[in-house]
Amino acid sequence: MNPSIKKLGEIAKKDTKTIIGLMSGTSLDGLDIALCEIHGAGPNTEIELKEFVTKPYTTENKKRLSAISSINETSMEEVCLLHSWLGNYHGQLINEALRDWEIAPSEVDCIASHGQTIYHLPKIQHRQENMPNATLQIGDSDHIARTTGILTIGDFRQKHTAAGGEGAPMVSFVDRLLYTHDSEERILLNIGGIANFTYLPARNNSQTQTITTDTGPGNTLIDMATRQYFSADYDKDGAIAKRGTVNRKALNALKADPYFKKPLPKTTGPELFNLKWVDRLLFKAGVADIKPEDLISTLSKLTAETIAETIELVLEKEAKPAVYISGGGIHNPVVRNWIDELLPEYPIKSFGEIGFDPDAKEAVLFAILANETLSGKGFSLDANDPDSPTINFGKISLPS
Ligand SMILES: Nc1ncnc2c1ncn2[C@@H]1O[C@H](COP(=O)(O)OP(=O)(O)OP(=O)(O)O)[C@@H](O)[C@H]1O
Ligand SMILES: CC(=O)N[C@H]1[C@@H]2OC[C@@H](O2)[C@@H](O)[C@@H]1O[C@H](C)C(=O)O
Repeated sequence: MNPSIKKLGEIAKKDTKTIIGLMSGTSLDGLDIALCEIHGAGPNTEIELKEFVTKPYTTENKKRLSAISSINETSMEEVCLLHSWLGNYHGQLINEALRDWEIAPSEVDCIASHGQTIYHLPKIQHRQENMPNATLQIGDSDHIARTTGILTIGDFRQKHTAAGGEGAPMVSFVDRLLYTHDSEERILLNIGGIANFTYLPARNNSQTQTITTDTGPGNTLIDMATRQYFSADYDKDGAIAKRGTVNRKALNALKADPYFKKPLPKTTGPELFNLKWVDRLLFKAGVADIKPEDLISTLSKLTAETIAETIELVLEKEAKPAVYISGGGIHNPVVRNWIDELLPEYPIKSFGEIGFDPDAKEAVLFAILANETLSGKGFSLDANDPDSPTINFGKISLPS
């Protein structure tokens, strides 16, 4: 037997594994690295987050990545180059983190890498009847495995599209596995570049179905507008939004986009939600002359209202679930307060109360998906359909 396959088998048999989960999200702020100790698999999975860091991208690297992310026209040369380069770069950032934590690569069983989404194209976006849902992540896992010497599993979204899904949100598989509660109804809301949530009915509630969906923009439009008009990466602590005023006419023009009326579940990305989209709709509505701080305020309100309205759409019922928030948006007090105001009957809490550091949630998600691929039984594609196929996510890259 190939010794690398033998080692893979030995890792898969371990009761407790050390897995590094990686996420590089739409905000392009850097690489989230979560060192996890994962015990068991399936419903018996137990997770301990040992270390977490976001290794920020240099300004130059950020620029290069954002120039090919969600952009309709780029060069094949750049995509080809960055696919290999990013895998290598991520490998170097992991090596750096391991040195900082004084952990030898040999102590890590596996790396679970999301890569960088450079284009996300569900059917609702491309609208070509005979073409599948499609999504593309770069940062090749063979390069990570070679740079670190650690077994790497990557490219998690393809199996989902291959099975008919949109390739996102993947978080629901783990939310269901780890955070379904016996009696508490829960919504796990992540406010990253794009916002999404999973509704988890309590186990004692057999009536209701699990639902998972993107809601629309999270931080992405706020970040883009802050970069454009205030030369800063994001609206730190919502300071600019606080100075501005929401322009209702502009907000209504943005909310009139058909995406917000499309049936659930649905996914999206900055291919749709970008500054060109904002400019076009504001121009059409005759509010293109909006003051920059009012625009930031309006975009923050757009995030809060579309999150709240999508949640309300799903949950037209008496008992209001507890909402546990994760993702960078949790640090924006303006968005946070508006969500509180818009959902007054829902107890709104930090994901930290039932899990771990809310900034680490997506990176940990990929560690758990990898653990399941190695040692579990896989995930049911549709939690609400007992006959739906079981699938395992990710491709395996051996270091040798
Ligand atoms: N102090 C803060 N004030 C306001 N916003 C903040 C603050 N800290 C973080 N953010 C927001 O969080 C963003 C980063 O969030 P996160 O890391 O969850 O995004 P991501 O992982 O790239 O997104 P996605 O989930 O879409 O992949 C920043 O770009 C910024 O918009
Ligand atoms: C295609 C893609 O990269 N989607 C991301 C993005 O960032 C947030 C939201 O849009 C979410 O649907 C997804 O990531 C998380 C980790 C997910 O799949 O659950």
